[in-house]
Amino acid sequence: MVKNIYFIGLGLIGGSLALSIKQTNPSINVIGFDINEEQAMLAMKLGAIDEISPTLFPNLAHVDMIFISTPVQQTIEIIEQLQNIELKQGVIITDVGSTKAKIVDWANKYLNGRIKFIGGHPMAGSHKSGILAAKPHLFENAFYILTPSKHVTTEDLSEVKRVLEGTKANIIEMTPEEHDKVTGVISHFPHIVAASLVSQAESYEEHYPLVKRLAAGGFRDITRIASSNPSMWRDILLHNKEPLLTLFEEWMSEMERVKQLVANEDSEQLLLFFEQAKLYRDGLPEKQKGAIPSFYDLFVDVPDYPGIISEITGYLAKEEISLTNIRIIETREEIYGVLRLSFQTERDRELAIDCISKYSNYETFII
Ligand SMILES: NC(=O)c1ccc[n+]([C@@H]2O[C@H](COP(=O)([O-])OP(=O)(O)OC[C@H]3O[C@@H](n4cnc5c(N)ncnc54)[C@H](O)[C@@H]3O)[C@@H](O)[C@H]2O)c1
Ligand SMILES: O=C(O)C(=O)C[C@]1(C(=O)O)C=C[C@@H](O)C=C1
Repeated sequence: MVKNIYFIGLGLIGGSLALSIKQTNPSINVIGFDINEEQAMLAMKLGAIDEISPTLFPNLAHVDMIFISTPVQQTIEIIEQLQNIELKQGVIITDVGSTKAKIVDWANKYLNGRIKFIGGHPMAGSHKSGILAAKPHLFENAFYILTPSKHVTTEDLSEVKRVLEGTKANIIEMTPEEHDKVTGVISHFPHIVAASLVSQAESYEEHYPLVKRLAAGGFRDITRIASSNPSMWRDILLHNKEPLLTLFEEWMSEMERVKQLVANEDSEQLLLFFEQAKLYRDGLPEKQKGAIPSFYDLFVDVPDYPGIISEITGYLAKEEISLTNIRIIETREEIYGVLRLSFQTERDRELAIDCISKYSNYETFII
């Protein structure tokens, strides 16, 4: 039975995991350390941890499980240092890093079977960082990938799964190499593309100053992740070099192919290009967070007057319903409501429907 857990790194992911563990297992004692003291203090105030550790390696002789939830480069440095630290016999160490092969290699090299290391990666997150963005339900319905090393037993795996039960994530196992190829294509490479689209738009600004103001729906949707933490993504790219180099080759030859289709005005093949992409994109699981976090959207048909947003958010605040996003849809042609509210869970959306009908006559729609 796990009684004491130690979290190193109390930001978005560490904070969210600690919150969910405390919520479902209040009797587990959670100790936390963050190099940024303010984060640790906030984690304590928010109830994510029971104790703040004043140092990276306090007395860990009673700790049953350690979560390393720092950026990937710091994670391997911490693993290296752990080899000289006295730990409880049978302790399980896991991490949450977005890359796995290098981290697991490091664990094999420095912990050398002396310590059970289980690589981990919850496949949900945000472009926001820090404990203030953490939520106990962040990983609900998301995939949570584990990459156990050969020294790990099924009992050790079950122990980690038990601790993570409250996340309501869908836990799956993969090899680190398989993990890095898959996340390369659906997470790491898209972050590169998003950042490069933003740079391209920025380079147009000198001659077309309207670029910024015209960058609306589509551009914002595809580039949201370009607002993610730059140093975190630099390190993810450096860790996942080989799979990414292959993806660059594949992407560039695909871009070359599409470029030729445009140059040759090949309307049939261009149509096929978009049709195939639409077919695959439309078939992605919607209510599952997976690699693409799903949001429960609600459309509200509201009159277009100043103050309407604060009116609606005011109703939701009265009932303590939390929103993840709010947006005015500028076309009324096909979408009934002009206001799009996004919620993290289906339950929040249901509560919002009841709430809006309680305080107003505005119609709500789910599309
Ligand atoms: N952001 C996402 O969407 C996401 C999703 C899944 C996994 N991850 C992975 O989770 C990890 C953490 O990411 P995050 O989004 O929570 O970042 P974050 O910036 O919100 O949190 C990281 C925390 O680690 C702390 N930290 C840094 N170096 C430290 C050290 N040496 N000792 C102790 N604390 C240290 C920072 O002060 C910060 O509070 C990363 O490895 C990332 O790849 C991120
Ligand atoms: O939603 C986002 O902002 C994310 O980037 C989350 C995201 C992803 O690429 O899907 C980012 C990194 C992770 O390792 C896992 C999830």
